This record gives sequence, C-alpha cells and structure tokens, in this order.
Amino acid sequence: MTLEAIKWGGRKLTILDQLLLPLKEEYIDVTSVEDGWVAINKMQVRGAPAIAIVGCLSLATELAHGRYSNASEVVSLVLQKLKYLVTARPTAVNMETAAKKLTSFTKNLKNEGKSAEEIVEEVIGWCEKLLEDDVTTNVKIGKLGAAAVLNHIAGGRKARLLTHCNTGSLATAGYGTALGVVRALQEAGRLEHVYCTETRPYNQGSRLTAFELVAEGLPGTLICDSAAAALMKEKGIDAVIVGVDRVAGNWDTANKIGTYQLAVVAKHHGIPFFVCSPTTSIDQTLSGGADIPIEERSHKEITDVAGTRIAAPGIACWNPGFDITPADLITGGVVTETEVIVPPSATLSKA
Ligand SMILES: CSC[C@H]1O[C@H](OP(=O)(O)O)[C@H](O)[C@@H]1O
Repeated sequence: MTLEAIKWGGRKLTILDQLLLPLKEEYIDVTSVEDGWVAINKMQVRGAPAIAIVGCLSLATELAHGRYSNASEVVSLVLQKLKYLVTARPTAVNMETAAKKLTSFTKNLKNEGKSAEEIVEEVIGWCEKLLEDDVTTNVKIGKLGAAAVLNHIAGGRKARLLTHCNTGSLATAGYGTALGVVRALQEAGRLEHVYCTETRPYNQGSRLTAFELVAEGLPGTLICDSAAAALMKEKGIDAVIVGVDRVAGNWDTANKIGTYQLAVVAKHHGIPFFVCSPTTSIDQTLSGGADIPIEERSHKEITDVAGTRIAAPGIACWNPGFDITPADLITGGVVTETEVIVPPSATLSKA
C-alpha cells in the first residue's frame, strides 16, 4: 500500500494535512489558489514535486468552478495565479518550472484562437497530467537508482542505506524519489535495511519517512541527525540517498538542511552519495549552487517542540531550511528518470 497525500477526483482537490502526521490522518479541502498557496507555505503539503502538483491542481479546481466571459480573461487569470503560487516557497524549483511551462501552454491556446471554455478544459487537463506523470517519473527513478546503488555492492548482497528528510509518497504524487529507490530495492529483494534521520527541525524523517516505512512494512530504523557519522562508521552503510529541491546547471544541489554534512561524511567514509532528481527539479538557468535561493524558516521550529518552548529565552537563531551540496560530493550520481549522471568533479575515494 502507498500513502496518498494528494487526492484529485470530480475536479476537487483534497490533501493529507502533513502538519498533523503521524498522530492524525486528516484530509483538508483545497478549493482555490489561495488555499493552495497557504497549504504549501504552511507545509501542510511539502516536498518539491508535491508542491508543484498541489499548486497547479489548486488552480485547476478554481478554474473549474469559475465563470469567464472571454479567452483573455482566463489567460490573464491563469498567468497571475501562477506568478502568485511561485512565491509560496522559494527553494524547490518545481512550482516555478511548472508555472513557466503552463504559462507558455496557456498563451499558445489563446494564440490558436481557443474559447474561454476550451482553455479552461485544456489547462485543467495539463494540471491533471502533472499528477499522473509524477508517479511514472518516480518509478523510473526508483529502477535506475536501485541499479546504480547495486553497482556499488559486490556479490549480490542486500543494500544498507541512509536517507534524509522525506522523499516518499508524501512528498510526491506517489512512490517517491529517494524513497522510491528504497522501494524498488525492496521490490527486487535487495534491501537489507534503511536508516532515516529524524531531520530536525521540522522532523520530516521521524514524522513522515518513519510513518511511511512503518505503514509499508519496509525494514527501517530512525536515528538522530547527529548519529549519522557514527552510523556510517559502524553499520556498513552502502549508500546515502536523498531527494532534491533544486539542482543547478553544474550539479550543485539544494536539499533539506543537513544534506551537505551527510555528503561530507559519506565522502570521508568512501560511501557513494546519490541525489534523486526528476528532470523538473533541474534548473539550467543557474550556473551554480550559490545562486539557489535558500528559504529561512521560523525560529519557532528550533526553539519550540510541539508548541512548547525548550530553548533558552533570548537566544538568537538561524534556521535555513536547505543547504547546498557541491557537485564534487555527489559521488554516486544524480539519478533522474532518464539517466544517472556522475558530476565530472565527483570522485569516490576514502579521505
Ligand atoms: C522529493 S522532494 C523532497 C524534498 O522535500 C524537502 O523539503 P521540504 O520538506 O521542506 O519541502 C526536502 O528537501 C526533500 O528532499
């Protein structure tokens, strides 16, 4: 069974409220672009592919339930709403990529002389396809990533992995990216164990990945973020595998805060480090990781636990949501739905 974080049926959108997991499984209605923006910004839905899908489907449901007098009205509404959705969270590029593609798709429809009703229908269809295509993309990433991991394991042994943050069914339309690779290894009978970090401060690992591992019967163990180096030294980890929020043209990669230190430690231990990236997360407009905008999140995520302040009053905080892993540390490669690319600067050898 895979968890369904995004439900689309009868032109209505409901999403699993990830702020309540794992204690409550509750779906909320998203009836407008404003609802979609808030759900993304508050992280009721999160994960780069899921952000784009929910953003676009929030537009689809709003369009489906509106009335328009002419094609120009629909087109300018679509363009304006897409610009707004891109502002909900800055680091993951997927919403921006989808907005660029849908903007030019919509403009073309008008140039072809389509009516308001036809444009509405085609835009809705485009958004629905984004949802459908994501699962297919993830399954391909899973297969390619599993084969790439197994290439580093001699003698038909099963894989022992470490993953960070949540990249599974909850972060995508289903199956997942890095967690899709874990799933593919399990399906092939080649997964021995997967360790997941708790992923402070939002705890995507302990709240979401652990929830998915338990729900799907995958052999998993939760560790503190600070146990990662000891784990690599003592538990015979074969590969570290993570998702991405944005990959720059030179393969520098933005992902959840803490990813960079895992890549440094993996390199020290001679463990291949993989990032799983749908091609929609690759931003060729940026030449390097320094150009990727990093989201800073509320200090409350560090100072408070479950609504109760635990940090010393008066302390200053710094809470970047993401960090940049330089291309030379991505020694296993960037796994997309079409290929595995090892950045030319990445070499796997023990420090
Ligand atoms: C499959 S993308 C998952 C991606 O989402 C994370 O960020 P957030 O939970 O803040 O949306 C993260 O960096 C993951 O790798």
